[in-house]
Amino acid sequence: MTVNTQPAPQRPDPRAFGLPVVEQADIPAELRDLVARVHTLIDVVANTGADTDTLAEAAATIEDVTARLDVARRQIGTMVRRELDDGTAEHGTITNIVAGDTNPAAPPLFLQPTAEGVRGEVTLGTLYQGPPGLVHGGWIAALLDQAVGTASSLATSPGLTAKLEVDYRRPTPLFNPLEITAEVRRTERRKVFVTGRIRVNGEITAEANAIMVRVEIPA
Ligand SMILES: CCCCCCCCCCCCCCCC(=O)SCCNC(=O)CCNC(=O)[C@H](O)C(C)(C)COP(=O)(O)OP(=O)(O)OC[C@H]1O[C@@H](n2cnc3c(N)ncnc32)[C@H](O)[C@@H]1OP(=O)(O)O
Repeated sequence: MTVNTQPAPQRPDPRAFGLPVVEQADIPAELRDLVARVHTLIDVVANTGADTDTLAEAAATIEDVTARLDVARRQIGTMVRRELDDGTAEHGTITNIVAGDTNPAAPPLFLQPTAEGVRGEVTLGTLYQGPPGLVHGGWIAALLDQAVGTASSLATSPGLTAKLEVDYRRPTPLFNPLEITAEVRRTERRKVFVTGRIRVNGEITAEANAIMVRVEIPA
C-alpha cells in the first residue's frame, strides 16, 4: 500500500473549540460489539418476516434495552481521534452517519491516506437500498461527500462541503465491495477542489466533483 509521505499539515485540536475528544483506541470493545450487533439488528428488522407475537416480544425487549442504554449521552459534536496508517491522526464526529465509530446506522466507511488522497472499501447491504439490488443515490452521494471531505481535511484543513456534483455513471450494486477514493485537484484561497470516485471491480460507477470551503480557524 502507498502512503502519503508528505509532512502532515497542522491540524486543529477540536478541544480548542470546546468539543470533547475520544481516542479511537479507548472506545470499549463492548461498545464496538454492541454497535456491530445493533447494525445487524437494524438489517434483520428491516427484512424480517417473523410472526406478530415474536415482533411484539422483540419490541418490548428492545424498549427495555433502550431505556437501560439511554444514560450519560455524549455531547453533540463529540469527536473521535483516529491514528492513520501513515502515522498521522484525524478527527471525525463519533456519530458521523457514514464513518462514525459508535453509529450503528453507519456502514461504516473508514478511509486511509494514500499517495494521491484517501481510499477505503465498504460493502453495503439492503439498509442502503434504493432501486432493487442497488445502492440509494443519496447514499452514493454521502459516501463521496465523506471521501472528498476527508481528502480535503487531510491535505489542507477541515472544511464544509459548499458544492457536491455527482455523476451516476453505472448502477452501484449492493453486496459488492465498493472502492472509494478521493483526491484534491487544486486549492484557491479557502476553496479546495476535490474529486471522488466509487469503483466496483475496477469500473467507476459514480464520480463527484466537490468544492470544500475550509473553516476559518482562529490563531
Ligand atoms: C474544529 C476541528 C474540527 C475537525 C473536523 C474534522 C472533520 C474532517 C472530516 C470531514 C468529513 C466530513 C465530510 C462531510 C462534510 C459535510 O457534510 S459538511 C455539511 C454540508 N455542508 C454545509 O452544511 C455547508 C453549508 N454552507 C456554509 O456553511 C457556507 O456556505 C460555507 C460553505 C461555509 C461558505 O461560507 P463562508 O465561510 O461564509 O465562505 P464565503 O466567504 O461565502 O465563500 C468562500 C469561497 O467559497 C466560495 N463558495 C461558497 N459557497 C459556494 C458554493 N456553493 N459553490 C461554489 N463556491 C462557493 C465563495 O465564492 C468564495 O470563493 P472566493 O471568493 O474565495 O473565490
